[in-house]
Amino acid sequence: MHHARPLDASATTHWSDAAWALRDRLLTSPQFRRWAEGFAPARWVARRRAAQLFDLLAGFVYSQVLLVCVRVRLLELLAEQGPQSLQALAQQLALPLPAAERLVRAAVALRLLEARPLRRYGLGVLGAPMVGNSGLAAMVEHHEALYRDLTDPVALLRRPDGGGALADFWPYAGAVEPGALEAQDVAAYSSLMAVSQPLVAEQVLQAYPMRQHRRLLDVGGGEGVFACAAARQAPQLEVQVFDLPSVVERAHERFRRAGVAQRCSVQGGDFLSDELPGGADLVSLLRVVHDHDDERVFRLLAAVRRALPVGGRLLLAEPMAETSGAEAMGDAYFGFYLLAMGRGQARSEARLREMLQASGFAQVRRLKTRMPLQTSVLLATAGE
Ligand SMILES: C[S@@+](CC[C@H](N)C(=O)[O-])C[C@H]1O[C@@H](n2cnc3c(N)ncnc32)[C@H](O)[C@@H]1O
Repeated sequence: MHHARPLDASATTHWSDAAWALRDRLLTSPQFRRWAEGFAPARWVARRRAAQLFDLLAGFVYSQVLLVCVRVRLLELLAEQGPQSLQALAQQLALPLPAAERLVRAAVALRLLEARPLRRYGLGVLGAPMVGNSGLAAMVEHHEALYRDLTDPVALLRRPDGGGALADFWPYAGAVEPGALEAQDVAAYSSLMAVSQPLVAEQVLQAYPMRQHRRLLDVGGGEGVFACAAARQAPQLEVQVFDLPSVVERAHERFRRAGVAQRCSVQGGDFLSDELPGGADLVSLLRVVHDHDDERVFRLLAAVRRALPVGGRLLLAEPMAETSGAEAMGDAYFGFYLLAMGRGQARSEARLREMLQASGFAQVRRLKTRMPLQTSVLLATAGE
């Protein structure tokens, strides 16, 4: 793994090998499995492991059930009209009754829906939070491109330098000159980022209110959703968004509608080759660093450091690898997502700290976020 210590190629054995080999023999042995299933104290572990393994096998199917619910707007329908019978749902979704029943039963089993009295169905505990959350729905929809690339995951791992449906969706990842991307190249990903950014903005602004800052530079700030939220939270704050020219173009109208156009501005450019504008005492990088490999991240962090005065702050917010309780999100989900995108990796807090410190930042602190699965935040101070 990129952030693990380099493997010592000369070391081929370790004192603990025999113990691990014994454990592997036990867990792979059918006799041991039968014994564990039959022995009450071990049975719950065996059952839990079997269920976890089954979920790994079936995960794609569950994702597709969620996709159907989003596509036919089943959750919205139940939120608007309240619990419905199968017949009513079949009619409204234009599905044959047996198909509607199959979908509803699957969604109930996945807790997206719930059975209600009088043989009706309502929102389940996992379906209810999806309602009205266009960011989540758009995220679900765009996975179609990822799943196309994952049809042959071995080929994806062997693919030398990207190219695929998800790489087309995120053209800056593979572009030699990202600054030259045009409006039609960035429209799809930029809208997805704009609808999903409120979720991230909320987490970051809760973790770090910006009242003590004068000027924020949001690098890779997209269409300015975070800029608007920050400006609304901190009435003294001026905000500048730096992003590719064809992306920041899309921010002006948003600033005007949010009533923050007086304090918010944009600058278009390529953060890998252009200097970042100076004058800010706070820079933010939201969901930006994980898109790039180390060499580019070091270039970006150096540009951020040059743009800040000594003592200026950097907020780095994104989902991080090795997040406690969400380990699969970092190394499994983002590991393969970013592989399909063609560039980047989810990094652990420890690895990001190292990179920040090597780039002239000191006092790196992790700020508490309410939903670390979705966003973790590091706050760093520009050193001498
Ligand atoms: C994953 S999006 C995140 C957008 C936003 N910060 C958010 O959280 O919604 C990454 C952003 O970085 C921008 N970006 C990528 N490469 C860039 C580059 N070389 N120069 C400037 N912006 C770049 C993209 O246009 C995009 O808006």
